[in-house]
Amino acid sequence: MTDRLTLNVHDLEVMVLTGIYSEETHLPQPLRISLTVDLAVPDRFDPDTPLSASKNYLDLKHAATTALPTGVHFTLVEAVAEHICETLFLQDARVTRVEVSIVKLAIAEAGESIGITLVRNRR
Ligand SMILES: Nc1nc2c(c(=O)[nH]1)N=C([C@H](O)[C@@H](O)CO)CN2
Repeated sequence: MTDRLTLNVHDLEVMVLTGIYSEETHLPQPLRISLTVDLAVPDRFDPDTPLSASKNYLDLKHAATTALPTGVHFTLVEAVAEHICETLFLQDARVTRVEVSIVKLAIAEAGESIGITLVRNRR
């Protein structure tokens, strides 16, 4: 079986301008974003292996926060997830797969989680 390294960042709360209804087109709203990124992995991680042999998990946080454009309205949360996937694939050729889950916090009525998960493999 192929070896793989998976990096995770879960439960980032990010304000994003998104939504299909007119009241959602003017003000950013809170999304809970979680990411899983698969990476081609070296043969071995020794005690002195530098970070350059892996990927900084803070790069995932950047893709889901500061790398999202503030002036763009994303009609669907799927498009938010797509932007995050593209950022990660462009950032690092070793990224083979990205999974992004997004929960739209403002629509929960009794603590439920409503949202999407997008999985993209490098093409
Ligand atoms: N698959 C999706 N379904 C829905 C979305 C979405 O982005 N992707 N968005 C909405 C509305 O914006 C809703 O969240 C507002 O209350 C509905 N369904």
